[in-house]
Amino acid sequence: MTKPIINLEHIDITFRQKKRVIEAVKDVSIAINKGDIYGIVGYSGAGKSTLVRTINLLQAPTAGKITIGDDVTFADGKVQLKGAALRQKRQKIGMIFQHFNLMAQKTARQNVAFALRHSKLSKEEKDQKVAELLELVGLADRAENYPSQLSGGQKQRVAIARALANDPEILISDESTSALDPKTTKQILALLQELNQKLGLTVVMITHEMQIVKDICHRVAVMQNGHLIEEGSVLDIFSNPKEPLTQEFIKTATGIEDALVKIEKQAIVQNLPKDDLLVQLKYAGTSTDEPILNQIYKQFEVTANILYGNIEILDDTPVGEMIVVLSGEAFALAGAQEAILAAGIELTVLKRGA
Ligand SMILES: Nc1ncnc2c1ncn2[C@@H]1O[C@H](COP(=O)(O)OP(=O)(O)OP(=O)(O)O)[C@@H](O)[C@H]1O
Repeated sequence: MTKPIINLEHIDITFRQKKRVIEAVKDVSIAINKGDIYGIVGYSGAGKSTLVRTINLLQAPTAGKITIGDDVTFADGKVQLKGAALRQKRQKIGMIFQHFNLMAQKTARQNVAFALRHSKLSKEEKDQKVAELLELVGLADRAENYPSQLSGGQKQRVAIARALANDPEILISDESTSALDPKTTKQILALLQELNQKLGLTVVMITHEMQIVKDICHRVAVMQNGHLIEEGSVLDIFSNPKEPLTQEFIKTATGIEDALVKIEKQAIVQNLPKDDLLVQLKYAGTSTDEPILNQIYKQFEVTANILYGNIEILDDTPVGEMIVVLSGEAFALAGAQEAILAAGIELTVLKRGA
């Protein structure tokens, strides 16, 4: 097994305010492998930001153990690195935020250069490095612009360049696309994916949007009320979500929820003929290639009227969902359902014709 670059073990984070005790994170363990894009999803207040702030020790846990790379950074109730060692470790962890956090009085170039103020590089090397970073994020021609002269997407690119200034191994993105429109969001996600592949950067993505997880993450953890409730590869989580909250998040990302509302209003579904079945089919991987609907027609003379279909490619694996009306003789319908299940396809009967 590969050794994780980030290992959070049994992390508790409790805030005490006068009479109130807020348990923001409760016994969360997460291991993130080098080179992964790892999503952490959950609604506002679930504890995502508080948890990831422990990775660079902006937030010390109340209890638990943190290992970053080869170093234990937190254990036995205290931070294990001091002074220069802690600063160095923090420099290897870049962070970007929803509201960019750029300095308004400094140009794009100066904002990036600011991150190199403690670097040992010479003035020329720093200038060169800043130019390379702006080039890397596609902003070479905007170096002398102030944040107010840049679009949201461009501001986030400056923030990404700044976060990469000290050659971090880890980049934490805390809702970095939440303030951007859908097209700009896609562009920033594509940039993060490119940096992940080109630089081998490990990316931790906090988000409340499952669509983002689906687009670029390899693994995902779902948080609710301070707990980690489900964790796994994006393929596993999307093809077989176990917890109700995970299922809810996934529905918003696949569009099936909206489709179902529309489908239920269609005449064919409202007046479903006797014995006909309205079914939802879900498949992942090889079963997608099975011409199963063809097979049930040939074998059982059961026809399938496709009302909705959606196929996603997750981690190179097709994952699909369909809503179909199956029509045929009662005994043939039973056989067709068995054949579908035997092909490894999940089948849920949504309605039976009465
Ligand atoms: N410094 C603090 N003092 C007291 N309570 C805090 C502090 N920081 C966070 N909390 C509380 O911890 C809980 C988790 O907050 P957190 O910001 O981690 O959630 P989140 O999932 O990241 O949500 P959001 O996306 O809205 O930031 C919340 O109830 C929040 O009010």
